[in-house]
Amino acid sequence: MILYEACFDHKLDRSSLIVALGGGVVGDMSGFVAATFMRGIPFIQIPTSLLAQVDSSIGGKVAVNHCKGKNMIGSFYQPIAVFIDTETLSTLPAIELVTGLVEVIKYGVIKDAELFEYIEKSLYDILQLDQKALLKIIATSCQIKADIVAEDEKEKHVRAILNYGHTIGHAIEALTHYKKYRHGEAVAIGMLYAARIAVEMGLTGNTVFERQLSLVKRLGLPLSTGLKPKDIIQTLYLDKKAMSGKLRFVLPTGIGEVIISDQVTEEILSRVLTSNFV
Ligand SMILES: O=C(O)C(=O)C[C@@H](O)[C@H](O)[C@H](O)COP(=O)(O)O
Repeated sequence: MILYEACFDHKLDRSSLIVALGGGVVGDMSGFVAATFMRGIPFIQIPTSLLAQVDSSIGGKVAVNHCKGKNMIGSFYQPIAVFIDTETLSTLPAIELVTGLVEVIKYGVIKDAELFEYIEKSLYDILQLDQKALLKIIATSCQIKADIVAEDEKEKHVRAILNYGHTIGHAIEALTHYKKYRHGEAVAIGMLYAARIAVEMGLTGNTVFERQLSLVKRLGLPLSTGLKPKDIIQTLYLDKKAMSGKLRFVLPTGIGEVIISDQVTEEILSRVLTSNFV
């Protein structure tokens, strides 16, 4: 409510402009306030974290978390502009760079095998903030997301693939009260589980899982949560992709291609969620 009070205090009206200068949370919250104050006032995104530059500042999803689920209170509300300056990454804590890179890896799995291979080969340069490497991964990520959102802004079909790793990732975040895992840490674990589910279902070979596991290990990200599989499964039914009580997962059929499946059974989930990745 503090942000709405600020809108009143600064006498904002529908000709005003909200500037979201910051990371993913700043962008999501500012966008949600812009979407709802006076039923909508203009806003722009100036993302300063890698996660925000490659993902959350693009596509118009704005939301806040609820104790029952991630991003459960929100809207689709497009910024009038997004300004990305990679110089802002020079002061980004290393862990935030690493966790933002998980979303870039996601784009590689869902759409772009060449991007995935580039990350595998250029990980050192990326983590050293080599400008050429950053520009490549950010521009490629933004283009992939913009193309998908242009085709399906309100996530009626193909946009759901952008949620790869988020089905279980969001459950992990909600079950740990958004305090224990950064978004990218939870999504990385979610991607590994999704890849393992795909292998279990015969949708792809183990290499697709192993290559993602190798990158997650090289990034030093957590590989386990200690959460009970039954608690994760129960939380999955609040996922926004679920329909008529059926879970829907984004599953890889290869590096660079995924499907959306409602055929993942609780039996497969229990088996995969009890497995470990070490
Ligand atoms: O923009 C999208 O669509 C995505 O799914 C991108 C995700 O990486 C992002 O974290 C998004 O906020 C999650 O969407 P949600 O609808 O599951 O909250």
